[in-house]
Amino acid sequence: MTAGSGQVYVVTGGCGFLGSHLVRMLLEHEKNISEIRVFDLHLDESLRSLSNNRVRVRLISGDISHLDDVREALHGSHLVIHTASLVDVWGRVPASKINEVNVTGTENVLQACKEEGVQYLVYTSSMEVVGPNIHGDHFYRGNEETEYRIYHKEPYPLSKAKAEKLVLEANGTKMKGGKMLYTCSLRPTGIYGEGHELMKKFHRQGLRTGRCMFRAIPPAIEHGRVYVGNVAWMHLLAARQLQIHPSTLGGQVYFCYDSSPYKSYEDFNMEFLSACGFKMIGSRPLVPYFLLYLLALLNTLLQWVLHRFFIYAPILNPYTLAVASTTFTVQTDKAEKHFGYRPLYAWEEAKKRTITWIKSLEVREKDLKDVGAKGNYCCN
Ligand SMILES: NC(=O)C1=CN([C@@H]2O[C@H](COP(=O)(O)OP(=O)(O)OC[C@H]3O[C@@H](n4cnc5c(N)ncnc54)[C@H](O)[C@@H]3O)[C@@H](O)[C@H]2O)C=CC1
Ligand SMILES: C[C@@H](CO)CCC[C@@H](C)[C@H]1CC[C@H]2[C@@H]3[C@H](O)CC4=CC(=O)CC[C@]4(C)[C@H]3CC[C@]12C
Repeated sequence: MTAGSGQVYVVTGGCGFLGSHLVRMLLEHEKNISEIRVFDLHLDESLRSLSNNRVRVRLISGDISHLDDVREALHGSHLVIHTASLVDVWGRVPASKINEVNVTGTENVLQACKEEGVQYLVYTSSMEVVGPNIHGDHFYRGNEETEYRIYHKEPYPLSKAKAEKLVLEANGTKMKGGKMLYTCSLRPTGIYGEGHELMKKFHRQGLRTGRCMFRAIPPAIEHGRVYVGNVAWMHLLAARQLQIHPSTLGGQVYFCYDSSPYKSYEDFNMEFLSACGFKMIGSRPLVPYFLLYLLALLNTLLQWVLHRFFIYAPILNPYTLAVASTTFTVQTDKAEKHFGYRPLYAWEEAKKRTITWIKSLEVREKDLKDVGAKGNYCCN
């Protein structure tokens, strides 16, 4: 296929953790495309060099909450994978901003699809549109049909739920020229893998405490996790099959899953960190839940007191504690049944890749320290 004869895909948020894996996945495994438009507020110029003689990677700087930016990016495209989002459960950004990006941004993508005649939209939703809720209702090995007491108060899950509803309701919309808009929504559980910012934070925290991690969550609390490469693979397959079987995938939601083991959030992270010399202190939580909750409340108070001076957004707050302390795991094969999804990466491969990446962080940290030390020496 010569460049230019294939389809044009748009990946919103394509410079992010999932987005950048998705761009690479499309380049490697999607033969029907000639251009990938990477639409993002913060461009990663390194993605531009991924262009090859078959597929052009075109970086487009823009704000998803500005309709004109989105309309321009989608003009002449064939399909949109919409992953752009403000992923914040720590109070880093105001609720209004989260809503502006995650809900208004999604409205803009849908509006632009209709105006530009883009027929296919795959939306990156989240497990959070379901739960866990803050009442501690466990979601144990659930699927897309499992009844659950959904209760949202936090801006992020609220925004993802509103956006997903808009996307699903838009499925089947008639567009100019008699074309139809087809949409589907993918719900990843906690994504891990190369480039995961939160893992970097846990790693840095552990380095500061002599590679010791202190258990805070009971080991019996399972949290669903899925490798970023498999999430990207599922998006690619959903995008491909939505075009071939729109009546099957259109208007559907799919949890993203693979063979990653069911473990507590902390124990799952230790699958990687223990290979880097870290150890978990305590076979059960070192402090009682009420003390953790008081600490979480104190963090919220400090965030409020300090917010005029700087953004204090520690990992632990009442919401993240509630989520971490409530089982949420999925067991489903809906994506396999509907569009033949099977994980591209087995657990052992996903684990190996993630460990290799974490070890590369250590090399980088050491190099920075060495440069710092040399730098200090030179300045003495
Ligand atoms: N990280 C996780 O564990 C999970 C993430 N998700 C979803 O996956 C998607 C990707 O998440 P991550 O890769 O983790 O986040 P990320 O923060 O690494 O990537 C999001 C991207 O969106 C871009 N973006 C933010 N605001 C924008 C705006 N106004 N205009 C244009 N681009 C904008 C950011 O620059 C970033 O590149 C999101 O939709 C998120 O809700 C779902 C489940 C779990
Ligand atoms: C109590 C702490 C001591 O170690 C552990 C804190 C862990 C939490 C920061 C994480 C536990 C569960 C995570 C969330 C979950 O994976 C679902 C998510 C889906 C998304 O769409 C975005 C991220 C997140 C909300 C994720 C955020 C971090 C946790 C709360």
